[in-house]
Amino acid sequence: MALSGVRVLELAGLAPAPLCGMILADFGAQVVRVDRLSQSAPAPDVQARGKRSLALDLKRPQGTAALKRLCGGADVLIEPFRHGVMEKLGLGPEVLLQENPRLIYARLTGFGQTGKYAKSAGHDINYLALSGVLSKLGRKNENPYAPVNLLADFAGGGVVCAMGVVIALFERARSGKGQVIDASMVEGVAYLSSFLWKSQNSGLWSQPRGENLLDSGAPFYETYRTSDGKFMAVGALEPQFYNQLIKGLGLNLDELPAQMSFSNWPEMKKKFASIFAQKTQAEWCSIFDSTDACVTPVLSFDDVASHQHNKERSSFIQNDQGEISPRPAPVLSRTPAVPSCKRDPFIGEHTEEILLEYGFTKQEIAKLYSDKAIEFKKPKANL
Ligand SMILES: C[C@H](CCC[C@@H](C)[C@H]1CC[C@H]2[C@@H]3[C@H](O)C[C@@H]4C[C@H](O)CC[C@]4(C)[C@H]3C[C@H](O)[C@]12C)C(=O)SCCNC(=O)CCNC(=O)[C@H](O)C(C)(C)COP(=O)(O)OP(=O)(O)OC[C@H]1O[C@@H](n2cnc3c(N)ncnc32)[C@H](O)[C@@H]1OP(=O)(O)O
Repeated sequence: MALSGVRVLELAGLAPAPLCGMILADFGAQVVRVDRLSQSAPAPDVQARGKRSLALDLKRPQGTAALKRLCGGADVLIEPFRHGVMEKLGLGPEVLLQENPRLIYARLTGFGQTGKYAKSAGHDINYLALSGVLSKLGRKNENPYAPVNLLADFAGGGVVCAMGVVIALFERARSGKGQVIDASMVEGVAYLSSFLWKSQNSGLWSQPRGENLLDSGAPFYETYRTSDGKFMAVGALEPQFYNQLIKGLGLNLDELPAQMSFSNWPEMKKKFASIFAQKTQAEWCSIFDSTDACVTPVLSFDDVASHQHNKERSSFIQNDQGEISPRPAPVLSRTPAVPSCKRDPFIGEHTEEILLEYGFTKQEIAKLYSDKAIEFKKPKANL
């Protein structure tokens, strides 16, 4: 796999850092999640595919010393705490990069390492708000709306940080040097929104929120309820595709207002809604599948893996526990990701084997254990 041989230490965090670690593991990196001690098993990290767990107490000097040593043998450290936490532990970048100048020290935070909010708590919705993106999301006359915690936490956070790690690894191959990555989710999600910024003068966003082409203002870029309570998604932007939408709905283009007539959009939405409500989702699929009308079913998590298209591409995978999840993307032709099918690790399940791998002796491990700096947890036989 593309990242095989890359050793990653991921300090356990809430949601974005675990995704970053999982992406790297899916593409072949050896990812060790460093967990706190005495937590309930299984771990709160639900994005642990392909990772192993080492339970290490960073509040004990023996624990911080052990992490320092582990970082000496690692390529990447993913750190998910607010600014100042690692410095307080004596594990800031200056210290760790001095020990290992090849280390890529990825700091994944909401607000970044500097600035007024650097030390403040926050979550996805706060980062999205501060990036300006949240102000663009939501329907007409409604409050801004954050789409789950997908945008800042995962797209602007976990994915952008993983990209930073891969870029830094690429650069390190030339320079031999590691570096610090300051991955702020505010900036990550703002960067993702570059299209919105760069298209501001195009007129695409000249109306208030929820009244524009791509933000649920247009009737031909919308979702519609079907007679069986499901939904269809319509994205018929270009005139040639819009014509096919109109045909599929059984309407006559000549009897309708122009596609881009803003003032007619509310009335057209009502018309489309009443037509979509007359057939089931399956009936609409049989009308629109194999056309260029840009109309697709809104699939539920129950239906998505069995949809013919997704099945044909094996877009969803099943692990040994029967859990279904999306397969890693994108697909690389020679060195594709090979996601692990094993169950997620229990906290501390791999403490001993990881420490041995990183060069600790059995005696040193026993000492760390008696100092209460590490924990081992063996899964029960029936798990
Ligand atoms: C919207 C998402 C969040 C989604 C997550 C939700 C799914 C879950 C969040 C809360 C959960 C619920 C809750 O726990 C209560 C129930 C518990 C029950 O078990 C289950 C049901 C629950 C209802 C449960 C359900 C769900 O799991 C939840 C709802 C996000 O936006 S995630 C993005 C968050 N932001 C970031 O990651 C940015 C960077 N990080 C931060 O800003 C801060 O870390 C953060 C997130 C604000 C948290 O601040 P906190 O004060 O807690 O931590 P830090 O200041 O970073 O410091 C960490 C301290 O921990 C020490 N430490 C770390 N590792 C170790 C170790 N191995 N050993 C010892 N100590 C360690 C570290 O030294 C720091 O100590 P100090 O505070 O003393 O410096």
